Amino acid sequence: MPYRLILASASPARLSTLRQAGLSPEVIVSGVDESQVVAADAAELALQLARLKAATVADGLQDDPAPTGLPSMIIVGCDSVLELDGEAYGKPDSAEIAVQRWQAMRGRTGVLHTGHQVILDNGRQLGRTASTVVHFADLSDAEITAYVETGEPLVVAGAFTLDGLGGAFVTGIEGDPHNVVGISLPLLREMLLDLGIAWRDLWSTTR
Ligand SMILES: Nc1nc2c(ncn2[C@@H]2O[C@H](COP(=O)(O)OP(=O)(O)OP(=O)(O)O)[C@@H](O)[C@H]2O)c(=O)[nH]1
Repeated sequence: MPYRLILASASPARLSTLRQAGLSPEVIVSGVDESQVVAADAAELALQLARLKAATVADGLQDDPAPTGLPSMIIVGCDSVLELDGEAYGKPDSAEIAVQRWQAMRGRTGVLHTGHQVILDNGRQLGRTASTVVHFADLSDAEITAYVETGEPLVVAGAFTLDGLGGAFVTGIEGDPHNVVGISLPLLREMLLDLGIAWRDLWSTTR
């Protein structure tokens, strides 16, 4: 059953993660103002933002519901935040803030939460958050300065990457690694299964 899979995200890491897993998503960026959303905790914030992104893209498509009730289109929205000391952190707003974040993170442990919202064109939808514990190396001030100067911390949630320059600064994780990069493949598989869609049916036939 060929599905139209839409990734409601500008994240290059989410797109490459899905492609490496054999999927061929279209990208439609939601462009939502993330500052408008507040939530009780970091995990809920990530989920609410994922929901807003997926719903915004779904509204823009406004396709008629699948007449047979069987879905033909799958929209996936995600949002990632780092929880540290009970606070939720997205992308740092400046290099100075990125330095402050790392001075607080180094040698400590945070939780990277990624909210996932899946909306089908037959009206069904599911939202869940995956959380991965992340242990950070005890960076020196010079390392923090050098890392922030690369610019990488400024464009990623939590001011770090697992699969980029930041990889040297993550000493370990507990949970799904892809969730840290921005989209949890095992969680997405489970959500689609619960929505009646088999993961293998999303593998691109043009592999
Ligand atoms: N490559 C990589 N990217 C990461 C990592 N951690 C977080 N990110 C990225 O940081 C960004 C988090 O910001 P979000 O607001 O969730 O997503 P975005 O990139 O702004 O894109 P939208 O979904 O359109 O809002 C995403 O692009 C994540 O893929 C990581 O370990 N590796």
